[in-house]
Amino acid sequence: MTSSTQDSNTIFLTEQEAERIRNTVKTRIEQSLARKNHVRESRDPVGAKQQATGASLMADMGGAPDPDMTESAQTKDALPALGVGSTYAPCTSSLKDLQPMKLSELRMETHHRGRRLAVNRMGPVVTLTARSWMMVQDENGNDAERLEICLHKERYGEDLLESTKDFVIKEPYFTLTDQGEATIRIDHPSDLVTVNQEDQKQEKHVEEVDVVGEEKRAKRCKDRGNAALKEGDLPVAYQEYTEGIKIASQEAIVQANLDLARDIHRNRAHINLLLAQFDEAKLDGKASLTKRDDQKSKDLDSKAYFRAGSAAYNLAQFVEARDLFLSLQKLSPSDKDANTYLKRIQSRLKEQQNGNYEFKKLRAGVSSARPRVDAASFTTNTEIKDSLGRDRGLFALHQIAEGDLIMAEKAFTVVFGHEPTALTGMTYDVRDDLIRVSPLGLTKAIVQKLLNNPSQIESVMRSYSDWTGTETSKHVHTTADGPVIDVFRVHDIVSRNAFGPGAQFGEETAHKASTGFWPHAAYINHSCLPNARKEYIGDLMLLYATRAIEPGEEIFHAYDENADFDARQASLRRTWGFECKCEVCEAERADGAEIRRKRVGLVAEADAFVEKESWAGVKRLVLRRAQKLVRDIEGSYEGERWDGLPKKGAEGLKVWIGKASVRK
Ligand SMILES: C[S@@+](CC[C@H](N)C(=O)[O-])C[C@H]1O[C@@H](n2cnc3c(N)ncnc32)[C@H](O)[C@@H]1O
Repeated sequence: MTSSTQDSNTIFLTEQEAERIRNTVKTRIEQSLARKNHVRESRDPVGAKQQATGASLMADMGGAPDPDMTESAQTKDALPALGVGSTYAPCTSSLKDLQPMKLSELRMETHHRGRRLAVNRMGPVVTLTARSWMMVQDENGNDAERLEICLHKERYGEDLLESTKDFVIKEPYFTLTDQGEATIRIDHPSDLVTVNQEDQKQEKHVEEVDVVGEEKRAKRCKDRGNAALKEGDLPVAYQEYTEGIKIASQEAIVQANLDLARDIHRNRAHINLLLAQFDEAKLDGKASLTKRDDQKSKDLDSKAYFRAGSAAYNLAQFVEARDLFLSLQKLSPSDKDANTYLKRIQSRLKEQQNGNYEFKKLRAGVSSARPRVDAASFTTNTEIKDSLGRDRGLFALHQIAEGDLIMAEKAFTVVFGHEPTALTGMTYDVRDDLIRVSPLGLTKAIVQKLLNNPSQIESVMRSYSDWTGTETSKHVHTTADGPVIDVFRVHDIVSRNAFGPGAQFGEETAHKASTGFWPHAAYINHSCLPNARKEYIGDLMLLYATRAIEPGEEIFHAYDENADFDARQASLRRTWGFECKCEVCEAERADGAEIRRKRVGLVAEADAFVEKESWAGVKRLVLRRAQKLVRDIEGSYEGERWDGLPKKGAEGLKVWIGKASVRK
């Protein structure tokens, strides 16, 4: 995260608490490695079920301590603490290409690559803040195992574990919990596939399709889906429609009743819009088109165009959205919604092409209840290119005058501090032995959005990340079973690319800080001598030129604005993993520790002075002291290396002097 969310918001852990987190993670790794490849010990199913039932009751009553939680020293608020950095790639094969295995074949501290394990849940799910777990058994039924899923357990708007009983785990990872108990552990949500038992039964009879019976079955799914929608039960409506589409899309049913699948696709498009699954909503809308000329078909197609168009709009695919709404307008020229949408699209296209925003209206429209703006991103002034020593960076394509808008970007995702999804955690990274504050709520929201909209995976995964995945997993974003999301990559992308959009809607605490991810702006590198500054309107990031920028020049903003060189370097190293070598940092480095220490002391004195002394009617002596302090600070920047560079630290004092009037 950028310093803007961290400066005033640092979360302190006591030494003991930090040590406890470190030890827990290290011990877990040591113990599981020591038992690597050990044969699994079977569990008594009755005892296992009782254990889950007891733990679930305790968790529901708030009675059992959540083993992942830790307390910060300052506020005594409880935060989840997680070990990170023990990365592994998600499974990139489809279920059908994996070989089945049994619980008894699990080996400790092993990723069972190329294998799949079918299990069903016994007893309840124990829901904890960062991890949830349950007991499962395989088809033999005389054995049981613990299955734990970390953070990402929502799908189709509901809790994946609670809503289903039958699962297949792709390439199961068998390891220990932080408390030393054996467990199957799932980090990547795509490694857990839910199974519909009806499906399995049906698949056995694919050869002899009973057309009349199947048509009836699909219609029943559709009716049940409609009823669930009426009740507001979107997950059930989604499941029923999906099942109905599957049945109605069989060749024999399509031959007999082509419109049945179309009708269900049209209905599911609506559910998908409500579930923010825009990729599928768009496909559903298009799949339901009849393209016939009778009025009833035209009305149905209008609905389909509307749903597909809204989905495209939400995916910021404004040209496609315009075409879809124009098709709708052709069928229903007086459709008011189409005309409203077309006007909105026109505005978005203008914003996208020229950065033509109605800022006043946008500012007036945001509030804590509506913190996200209806706006497009404007990125055509810039391009992404290699930046020497900094991997990639953002560069100006044209001349940009001082004060002009360089780019504007609507966030891929923002979690605002006041929203229920905000969740801050402490992560201990085994790769660099550091404990950090981590916006777990943002990571969760990004993973969720990618699961819902797999077309976005590639552009998000291009961002800088310490863990890049394996050669295969880097490029495989989907299998026959759905999207593949590497959550470790998302976590590392968040660590190095998230910004804080500031406290726009009232005060924030470190435990509930607003954070977001802007994929284009994520390419902007840091400089302590930046040529750009950021502003936010809700989730829209605006980047302005702080001086004239030439075509081809790299754009920089300051990740950390701390005037103290050593503190700034430490923060850049810790949060961003690099050492700044900009001209200012090189000059400060050349100054040496002694001069820097003296300067930090003088700046602190100046800050304290401004804080303490009133500028109204000051004594001449006091004014002289202020003037001397300014001279001392500026004088500490000695030598040619400082020519043309800003001599920072006395700004506040200079403003104070400007206002001061001497007492007569
Ligand atoms: C938000 S990303 C910036 C874009 C990144 N360079 C890329 O290739 O995607 C932040 C990461 O860029 C690198 N970076 C940013 N500013 C840098 C600088 N001044 N010097 C060296 N590396 C820098 C660091 O690896 C940092 O963690």
